[in-house]
Amino acid sequence: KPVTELTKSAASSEAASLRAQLDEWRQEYYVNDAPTVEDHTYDMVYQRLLDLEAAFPAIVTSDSPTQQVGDVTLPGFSKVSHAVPMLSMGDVFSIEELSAFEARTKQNLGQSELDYNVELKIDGLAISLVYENGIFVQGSTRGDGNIGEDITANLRTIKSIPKQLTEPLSIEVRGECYMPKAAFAKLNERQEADGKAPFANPRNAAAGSLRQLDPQVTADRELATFIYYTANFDDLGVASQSDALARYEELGFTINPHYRVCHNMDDIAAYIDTYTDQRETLSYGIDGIVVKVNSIAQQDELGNTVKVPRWEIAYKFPPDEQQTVIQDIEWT
Ligand SMILES: NC(=O)c1cnc(OC2CCCC2)nc1N
Repeated sequence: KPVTELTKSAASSEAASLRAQLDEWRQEYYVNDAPTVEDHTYDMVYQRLLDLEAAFPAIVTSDSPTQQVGDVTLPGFSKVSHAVPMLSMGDVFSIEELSAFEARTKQNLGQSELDYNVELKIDGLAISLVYENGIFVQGSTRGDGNIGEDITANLRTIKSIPKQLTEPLSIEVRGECYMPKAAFAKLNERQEADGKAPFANPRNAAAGSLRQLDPQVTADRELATFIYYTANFDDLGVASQSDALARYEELGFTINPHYRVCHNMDDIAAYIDTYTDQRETLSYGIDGIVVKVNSIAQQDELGNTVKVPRWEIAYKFPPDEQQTVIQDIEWT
């Protein structure tokens, strides 16, 4: 039923059962790296909870999934507290919602025109990398956004993560760690040959491979990274997200080359069409595109909500039929 037709108590009890369901799915996804439902299913139930809580603010609970960033930290890893919280992203599922994001952002900034940096949304897991005087000293998972797992030893085995930068900067960068599709296929063949359960998709395989206590296991998994963020823009000497990506590459990081500065929603829609078509040809999984206000000064002006930046949004692709087919195959 539309939330507007519900009584507060009906909304409250529906929200409670949705939270229980989402918590069960989060445990599977973030702790076991073995979800039993498609991302799309999770997203839709999550969106329903957001709608209920928006219609009845009094029913929001502090432990609601809507009030916290996803991942859970595993025992066995030492903890890292992130100097700047690692936020997740708000999601939209249509161009109309994307246009609403644009209107809201223009209004917040009092601007009639805005430049965006549009990027592929890599389907991996967020990592943080800390460098002191250009030397890689610590790497971690996002965790709950404030506290993550120290996976430095595992990250040292990944070729695309530089041990030393081309400049002696002390900086923290963030990006996505992912498993290329070819490595994923090979890994599941090996899993099958060893009589082990296959991984559901490359994202879970990457998460399972990174959150290993034995770095040698990680080393064998052929993981890769794309860097896309830093909390210390002042150290980079850049004024926009697109310039920041070029700087990350100069420093020795791998960035995803398919980013594009867009000046309006038509440009963004064209980008979405392009990569909706090209999605299957990419050597890694993507589950949408990310639209960011390009100017760092404007990002700072917009700030963040309790959980997500106001200056960016993730447009999620509809569920990947091909992926669903893979899920249905009986893995003997
Ligand atoms: N999965 C991705 O490809 C991706 C994820 N996150 C971001 O941006 C961060 C910056 C601050 C909060 C989100 N960009 C991306 N391209």
